[in-house]
Amino acid sequence: MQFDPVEQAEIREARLSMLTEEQIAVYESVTADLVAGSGGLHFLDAPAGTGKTFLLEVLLAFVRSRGELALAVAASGIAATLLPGGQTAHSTFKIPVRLLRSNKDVCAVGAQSKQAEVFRRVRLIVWDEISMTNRKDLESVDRCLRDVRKQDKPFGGVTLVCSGDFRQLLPVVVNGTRANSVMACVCR
Ligand SMILES: Nc1ncnc2c1ncn2[C@@H]1O[C@H](COP(=O)(O)OP(=O)(O)OP(=O)(O)O)[C@@H](O)[C@H]1O
Repeated sequence: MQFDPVEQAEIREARLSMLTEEQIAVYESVTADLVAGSGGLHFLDAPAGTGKTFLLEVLLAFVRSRGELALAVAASGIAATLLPGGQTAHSTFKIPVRLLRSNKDVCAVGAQSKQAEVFRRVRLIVWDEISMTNRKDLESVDRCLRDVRKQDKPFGGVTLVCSGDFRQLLPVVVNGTRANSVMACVCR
């Protein structure tokens, strides 16, 4: 999906003036990594309605206003629709759909594919509903990005912002107990 940098700059400026102090602190930390090109992992854990999605939208607009590529993903289709250009993580990263995940699962992205080219260009990934994401899926994406981008750094050196609320839903584990869901979480 193409975004008009001028329009994105307008969105960024309009929203920037509305950010709370806490949102500004996160915005500054993430954009510092983006400007430095240093990668970086950021984790946003806050209760429902505190403005996580609002902040993700500003971060996406920041990158897109620079004419650069930012991907927005979420664990569910519904949450993905709330992010501009959002898609499910499974669709974007071609994460294998399995009932039993393994440490060796790989994303179905060929080195010469269009998606691999997107992964080589991407500067920012925002991943919403991270509390519902199975950690093995996140690990598959980490392996895929390191491989495609030929950089042995977390997520191949892409700046990643995970956002979620562990007071809400945890990953679904088929026939699993609550303990299994907790074990499947990105954060235990
Ligand atoms: N700084 C802000 N200025 C104005 N409105 C804001 C700001 N931050 C958030 N909002 C508004 O507050 C409401 C809730 O914000 P948002 O949906 O981003 O929360 P959330 O933390 O993502 O919630 P959930 O965890 O349920 O997805 C939205 O209507 C959003 O537009």
